[in-house]
Amino acid sequence: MEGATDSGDDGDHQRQVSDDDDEETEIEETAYDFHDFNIHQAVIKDNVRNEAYRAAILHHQDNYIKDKVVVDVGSGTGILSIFCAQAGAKRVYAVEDTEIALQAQKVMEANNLSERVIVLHGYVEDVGINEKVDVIVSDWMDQLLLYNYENMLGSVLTARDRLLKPGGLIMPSNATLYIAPVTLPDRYSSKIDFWRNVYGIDMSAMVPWAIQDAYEDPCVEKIKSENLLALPQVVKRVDCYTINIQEIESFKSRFEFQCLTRATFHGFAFWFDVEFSGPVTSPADSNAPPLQSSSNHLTTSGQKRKRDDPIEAIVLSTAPDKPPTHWEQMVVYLNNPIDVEQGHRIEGSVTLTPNQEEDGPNVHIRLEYKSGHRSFVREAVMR
Ligand SMILES: C[S@@+](CC[C@H](N)C(=O)[O-])C[C@H]1O[C@@H](n2cnc3c(N)ncnc32)[C@H](O)[C@@H]1O
Repeated sequence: MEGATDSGDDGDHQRQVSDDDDEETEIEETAYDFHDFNIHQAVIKDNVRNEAYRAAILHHQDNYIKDKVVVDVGSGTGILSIFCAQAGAKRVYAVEDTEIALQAQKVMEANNLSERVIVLHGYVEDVGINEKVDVIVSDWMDQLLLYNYENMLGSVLTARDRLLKPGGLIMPSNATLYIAPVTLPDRYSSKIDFWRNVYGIDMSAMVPWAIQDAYEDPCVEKIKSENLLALPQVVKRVDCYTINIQEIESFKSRFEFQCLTRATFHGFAFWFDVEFSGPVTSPADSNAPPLQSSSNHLTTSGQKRKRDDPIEAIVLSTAPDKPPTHWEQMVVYLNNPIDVEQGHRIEGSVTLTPNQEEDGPNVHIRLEYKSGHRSFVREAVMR
């Protein structure tokens, strides 16, 4: 599966130096996966993400990274691998399953890093890394945190179990998925509500279609803190040092919101944050205080495990009140918005179930909720 260091069959559109040093060969343009390109462009342009990873790598430089061996799971163009090399890593395995690995190899060469950053083209589950590593770094998160289309968290956990030395570092170390009810009057009215009154005709029957057409369902949206109807609640916490993949196969999480204001409830929003703490150095201490946030990031309440850097944890948050990231937030709109008063309770549960289907993987989202005396079920599929 390895092959990025072998530049013999580039399927891309760029110049390649042939074996004969004097001769340059123009490689013909071939089909290129622009879906992949757009993902890489989006992540590379996301300064909030990049800065959080870089800050975390520098934070752990002395204790974990300098002179150590790192594996970058899903290295893409290789930026996280390069941050680790710049922080003094002895060797970095940059593992990438798509052809972007070929570009990453050229990025390493252009930056004189190909000695220390070994680009491996293949799945981390398959490539041959014949040594244990001190650090795993990966950007595996999706809008619903756990289930991106490649199940990358599963790949990170496989790398952890096969390759990480005891006491090694995982970046990020923890992740939390949140949910909150939202009010989005302008967007809801211009895209959906107008069907309820078309020249005085009730066309509400079209609303479910409009929801799926106007937005992908669920949809990635930029929301602001003023759109939040209630304080967010945790859907799932993940400790990358300890979690098993079975624990996230499907799960149900209960919520109970108390509305902070009078408004119309249009849907549920999801977002996540990740934290970059060191491995556990002492047994879980149920009395340990929560880790405090660094500036600009959410406090991760309820963190109970004691880590080796107890005061400041670097947190990358995609919350609505934080600097925007390419993830934005994920919204599931309601078919029927509900007017709520301050103090109104919305309670229920969310169930997330990943599926493997013929047209690819997806995540089934089931929201069951009660508002006043009425109960509702809203289902959506994220592909
Ligand atoms: C969100 S991109 C992150 C790219 C890169 N880490 C960065 O920071 O720019 C995730 C990458 O992981 C790759 N990937 C996903 N699962 C993988 C696996 N099991 N083994 C190797 N690469 C994988 C994908 O092809 C994709 O390029």
